[in-house]
Amino acid sequence: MLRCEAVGKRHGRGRWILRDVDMEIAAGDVLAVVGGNGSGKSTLLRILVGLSRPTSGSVSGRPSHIGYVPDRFTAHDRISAISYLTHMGRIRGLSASAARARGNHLLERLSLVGGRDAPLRTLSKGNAQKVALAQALLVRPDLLVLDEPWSGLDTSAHGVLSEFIDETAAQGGAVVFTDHREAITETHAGGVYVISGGRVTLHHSRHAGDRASMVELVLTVPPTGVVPVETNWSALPGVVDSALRGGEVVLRVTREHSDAVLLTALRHRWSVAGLTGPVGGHDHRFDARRAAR
Ligand SMILES: Nc1ncnc2c1ncn2[C@@H]1O[C@H](COP(=O)(O)OP(=O)(O)OP(=O)(O)O)[C@@H](O)[C@H]1O
Repeated sequence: MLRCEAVGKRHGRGRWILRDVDMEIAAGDVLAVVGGNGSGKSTLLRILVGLSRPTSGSVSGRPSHIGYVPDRFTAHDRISAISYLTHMGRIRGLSASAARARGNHLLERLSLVGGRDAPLRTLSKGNAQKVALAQALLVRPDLLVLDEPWSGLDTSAHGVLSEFIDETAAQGGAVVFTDHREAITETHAGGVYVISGGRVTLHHSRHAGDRASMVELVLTVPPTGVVPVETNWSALPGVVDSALRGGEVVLRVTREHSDAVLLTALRHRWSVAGLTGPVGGHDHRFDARRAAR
């Protein structure tokens, strides 16, 4: 278990960005860190992964395989995405062929557009973000730390990112991410830490079964061949993820809004290929004792 005890951080003689932070992150946890701009979210994540040393307090139990996606992935390199991932995979102990295969697999799942063989510096922000995500997942992480991972990603990649988070947690890895959107944090995280005035407090914990109140809706072009109306799924209330999979649109929707979303889909001439619920899989464990501290 990764444990922060009374962690504080300041740069030089500047203000304290973090003070007295106590946090525990166990295998399988999915935790969100929220707070305003400049509140210290990235600072906290950098301390968790070991890139930044706390000024006071201690961090213990950091696992050996950490996947980290920084808030800014600066890709000035001439190296191609796939060569970069191959190098990174080799640094993490994979053979060149295994690293290349894993890199290709991850980029395929993320639908990297713009070419895996194009120089990194020519990639758009969103595509560079996909490469950043792929490098964090080359070797299954025990701890996956994601700094605003949804920013810049297109809708189809949103669903894949959610799958990565679920898969990592289901395989016993812990996930910590930041985001500004409440809906995303509430849906994905088993616990939400809020940073304000340098203090970090556990604000929200999932009640068992919350996640089970999601339904998955699979939409397709009707057998009649009528072309459906293009729909901005993420803009509809209750739609937490939308992804394109083999010509089908897969939506994850809160149970509360699923009827309305289904109605919109039918009105827009989409055909329902599948409807499952509840979805979510693993149970995000939450230790009430921690909330009480
Ligand atoms: N190397 C540094 N030297 C001095 N101050 C720094 C340094 N790095 C970060 N800060 C300051 O620490 C504070 C917290 O920054 P941080 O990037 O952690 O915030 P954040 O919550 O991630 O913000 P955002 O939502 O805008 O990404 C900011 O006021 C920032 O200016």
